[in-house]
Amino acid sequence: MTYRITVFGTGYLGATHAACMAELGYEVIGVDVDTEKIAMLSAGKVPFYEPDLEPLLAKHVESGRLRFTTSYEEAAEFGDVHFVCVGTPQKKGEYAADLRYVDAVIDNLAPLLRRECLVVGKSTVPVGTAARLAERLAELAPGGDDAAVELAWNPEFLREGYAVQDTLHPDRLVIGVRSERAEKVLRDVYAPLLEAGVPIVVTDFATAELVKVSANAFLATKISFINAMAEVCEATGADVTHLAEALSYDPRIGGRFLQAGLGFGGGCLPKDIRAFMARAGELGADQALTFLREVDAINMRRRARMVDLAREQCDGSFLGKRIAVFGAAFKPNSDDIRDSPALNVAAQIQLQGGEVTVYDPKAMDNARKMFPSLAYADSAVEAAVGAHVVLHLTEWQEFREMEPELLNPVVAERRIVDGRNALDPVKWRQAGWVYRALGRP
Ligand SMILES: NC(=O)C1=CN([C@@H]2O[C@H](COP(=O)(O)OP(=O)(O)OC[C@H]3O[C@@H](n4cnc5c(N)ncnc54)[C@H](O)[C@@H]3O)[C@@H](O)[C@H]2O)C=CC1
Ligand SMILES: O=C(O)[C@H]1O[C@H](OP(=O)(O)OP(=O)(O)OC[C@H]2O[C@@H](n3ccc(=O)[nH]c3=O)[C@H](O)[C@@H]2O)[C@H](O)[C@@H](O)[C@@H]1O
Repeated sequence: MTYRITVFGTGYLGATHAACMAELGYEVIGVDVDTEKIAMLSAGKVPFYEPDLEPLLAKHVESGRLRFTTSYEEAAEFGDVHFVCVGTPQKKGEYAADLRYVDAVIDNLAPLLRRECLVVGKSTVPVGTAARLAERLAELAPGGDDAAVELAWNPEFLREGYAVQDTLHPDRLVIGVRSERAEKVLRDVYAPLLEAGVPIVVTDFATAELVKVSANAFLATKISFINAMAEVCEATGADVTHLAEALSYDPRIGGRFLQAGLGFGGGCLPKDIRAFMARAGELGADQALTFLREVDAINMRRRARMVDLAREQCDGSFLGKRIAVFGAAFKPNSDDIRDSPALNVAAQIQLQGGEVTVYDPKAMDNARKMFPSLAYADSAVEAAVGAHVVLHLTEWQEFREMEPELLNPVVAERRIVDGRNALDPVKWRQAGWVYRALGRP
């Protein structure tokens, strides 16, 4: 059977999922409450930067296989499988996740479900959410003769910047189900991936939810581990990049996610480890996750250390000094600035009196909206004009490959702090620059 698919929430996850489901051959409707977003998507335009997504989305919008709407009624009538991809941000002033958007989808969709269908959660949620939503769905969905409405949980592991690739060629699929029927529907939907050899883990709701947050907790821990080593390297004059390289040859450790620097940011790792701690506390298992507090603290200390290093390069005070910041996105190949370490550092330096000018290849519009008081330049060279120090905070290819000679004529002083350990110190020093980095001499 071929299924008709809907996707609720058309942000970084949902828009990608919708376009990729169309690519797998399904008819798809994407649903969002943001009318501007829906208008753009309906015109085949992606409202954010994600490599490879726009051509894929435009192709399927043009063919009519992929549509977008704000109408829950239209989606409810259309869909056999409804994916829930709305945001689960950190609550203000708390560690816990804000589940109001996920709840709203179920509350608004359930009463409209008059035909057999499967509602599949993809958003990242605290363990126990799926069981609660399943109850809510059963309560609110009209019970007709042929209305068999069920819930499943299918967490997502894609990385921004590689979202299309990761969705079409995932490392694994994880599905939390309560019936053979739900398992069969999801196995059918993902048949093209399963046939290509993607492993699948079929489990219960709670385990499926936990796989997601434990994966992100592990990744965050790996980054904070190497950043803790960077702190020790700084204390002894050792080089964390050599240390990480040496560790990486041990296949039990592996080299990925051992890039020391300014640490992790974004819309997921920071809020997910905090929500995980909050949930463990509610379950009386908070002791199990106390190490995540340290993971978070190590991560936040890197930002403070970056500000200190920058201040040192400004002879002890930012007052009257110009600081060029290269990078605003939380990582390269994305325009996402949620909890961006780069902008956090830029804002702290401005608060301490520095004149900060930011340049990013893709995240300028988002950065301007969120940090309107920072100054922005149209190019790296323009940002560096008159700079007493250049801070390299997001490792875009453009910065990694930059020739220092390009900046030589414009900067006030040749000083650079590499917050991502991604520049070649030899090249910069040979061009007459003072090169400093986190975790290296
Ligand atoms: N961004 C990523 O790389 C990944 C995100 N996730 C998880 O996926 C979820 C979504 O994340 P993002 O896509 O990054 O968030 P996002 O903020 O980019 O997108 C969320 C979308 O949901 C829409 N929305 C809010 N309320 C709605 C409602 N009642 N009905 C329909 N649409 C509604 C918003 O307007 C927005 O467009 C989160 O739980 C996140 O942790 C999981 C894996 C990867
Ligand atoms: O749940 C999510 O939303 C996603 O969160 C992360 O994906 P993402 O946030 O897109 O980006 P990552 O590539 O994981 O990078 C996260 C942060 O860690 C930093 N990082 C990454 C790797 C590293 O070695 N060092 C390091 O500081 C990056 O600069 C970035 O700020 C996970 O990698 C995805 O598997 C997951 O699906």
